[in-house]
Amino acid sequence: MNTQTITSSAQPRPETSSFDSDTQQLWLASGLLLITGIVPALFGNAYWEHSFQLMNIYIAVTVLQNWLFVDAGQKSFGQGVLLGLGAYGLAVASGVFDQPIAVGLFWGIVASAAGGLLFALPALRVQGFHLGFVTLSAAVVFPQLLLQMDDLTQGLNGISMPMRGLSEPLLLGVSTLSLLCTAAPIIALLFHYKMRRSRLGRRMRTAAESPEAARSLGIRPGVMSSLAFLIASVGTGICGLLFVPAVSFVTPQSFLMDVSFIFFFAVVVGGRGQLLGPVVGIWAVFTIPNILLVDLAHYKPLVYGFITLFVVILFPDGIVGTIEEFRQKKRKAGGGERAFHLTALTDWLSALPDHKAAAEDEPILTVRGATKRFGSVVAVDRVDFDLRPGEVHGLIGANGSGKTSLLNILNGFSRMNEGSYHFAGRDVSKATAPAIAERGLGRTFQTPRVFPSFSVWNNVRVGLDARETEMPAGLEQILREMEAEHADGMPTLLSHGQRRILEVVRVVLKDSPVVLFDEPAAGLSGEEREEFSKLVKLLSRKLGTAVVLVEHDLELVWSIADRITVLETGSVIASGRPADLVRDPAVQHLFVGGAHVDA
Ligand SMILES: Nc1ncnc2c1ncn2[C@@H]1O[C@H](COP(=O)(O)OP(=O)(O)OP(=O)(O)O)[C@@H](O)[C@H]1O
Repeated sequence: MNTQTITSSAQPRPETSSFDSDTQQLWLASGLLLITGIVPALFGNAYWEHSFQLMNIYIAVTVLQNWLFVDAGQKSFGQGVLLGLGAYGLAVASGVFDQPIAVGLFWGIVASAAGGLLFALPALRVQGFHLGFVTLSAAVVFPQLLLQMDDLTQGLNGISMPMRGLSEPLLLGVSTLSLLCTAAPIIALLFHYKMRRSRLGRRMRTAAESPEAARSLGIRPGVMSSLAFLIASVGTGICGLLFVPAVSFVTPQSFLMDVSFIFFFAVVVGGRGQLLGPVVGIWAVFTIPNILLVDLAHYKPLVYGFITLFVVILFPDGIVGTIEEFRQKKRKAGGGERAFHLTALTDWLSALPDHKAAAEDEPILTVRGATKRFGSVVAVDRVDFDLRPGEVHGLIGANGSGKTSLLNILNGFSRMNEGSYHFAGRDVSKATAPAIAERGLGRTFQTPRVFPSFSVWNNVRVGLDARETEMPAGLEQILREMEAEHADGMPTLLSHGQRRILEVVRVVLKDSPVVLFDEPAAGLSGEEREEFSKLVKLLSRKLGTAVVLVEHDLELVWSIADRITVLETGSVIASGRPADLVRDPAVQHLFVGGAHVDA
């Protein structure tokens, strides 16, 4: 693949790292957890054995909070509630109602899953810090609720559940409980690591970073956030099950609001998104007030707050995040970024046989009488629009003439007030954007949607994740080369034009029969513009892709479109072949003006 290095004097700082040191951090964190989980027991130090059991349970919860917070973008401040639900589920079932432990474990998981689903409900409607406030309220109310429901929870007296068998030495003085408490954070870390590299993990993150782009790729952000809450809640609930034998006794005091604070602060102090972060974060946030400054037990929330403030001022990316940032800068100093080129894709497409048009040239997409109003503004006014397989359809018009509004109707972002829309043989007038994307529609945006925390390669790979067709062998080789070249590239270092190309590559890899390009040529260099125009022609000729091209660059539209529709104040004023349109006085008057366009 053809590459060149681009340099930019004003390179923005990446918002977060691409986490390419995950593997090292996973090994280091697992090693530290093994040592701290086992060594105190080997030396018979019961105090530190117990302390690390608790810390390791907290680290496991923090790992899940870190994943939920950064990778799934769900700001929860109430993870202590889910820990408590797991613990109380077990303690109430087995400690109060004398059910077998297996039944208690079951109820612990059910309780935390139910709590997670309750958290997920507001996540469907509110995001960011609004969601944080809702979950924080749950953290405030939870201990009160435990006190109120004293028939079940035995109120302030708490429930005693020693489970001594688990604390008996099993191997070299190490108890089953210590082993379980050590395994929990390691398993949580492995989950985080694997999830980050999975299709589901990338789709969750895409939904978190750009819900709009996610929906255009067939991802349902609401489903993703609910699923993320459910997974994190069940995991946290399992930690709650371990919490019971670790403390032998559960009381509402164990789940006061500051427990939820610990997990959140530990994520921030350790470094958001860093795999090693929860280990370092819990050590800092938990050890200082609970072990080193034990006399200040009454001021715990204050101490947590001070530690967090102190660390955030000194290390804005958290302890591990700051070290990682420094390491990356050193490694990449002077490296620059590799530019994206479309030549590998166009070379591959050129070698393919021409697409055989279907016997009947039926439109794949038909819109009739589409009207979209925003208050008194009629953005799209009774528009009829057809698109046939393999057709490149230019959509032009002055600023504000309704082009993007029509595209938004086509991909399901926006619902028509009147009219009908059929796509691939179905009435999709009321379908959602993810449903339309799944039926085979891809789009790019006026402002390219690039996910800053993904590497350049993963930004492209999101398109592959949405692909529902088989991968041709020739393309696989190109992708391998692309991966090798862009695996650790930061998208924030790409120029505007390069971001556009990245988005174009992503939508091409999704392999949709219909692609909508919204002003794709804006900001492209002359060479990139040529590459893009070649790509569009090849997509239509070789793959039979139908393209809608919204573009102000009329020369480009005239050179590649098979048909052009002209919009003015939301209405179609002309539609036809470029050669015919160029002679239309209304069109000449409106757009050609001084610009030279050859039919
Ligand atoms: N969400 C919205 N709320 C209110 N008015 C809107 C909204 N979206 C678009 N409009 C209005 O609808 C009309 C059409 O806008 P639209 O963005 O579709 O035009 P456009 O042809 O894509 O313009 P441009 O070339 O500048 O992107 C404009 O008058 C615009 O102000």
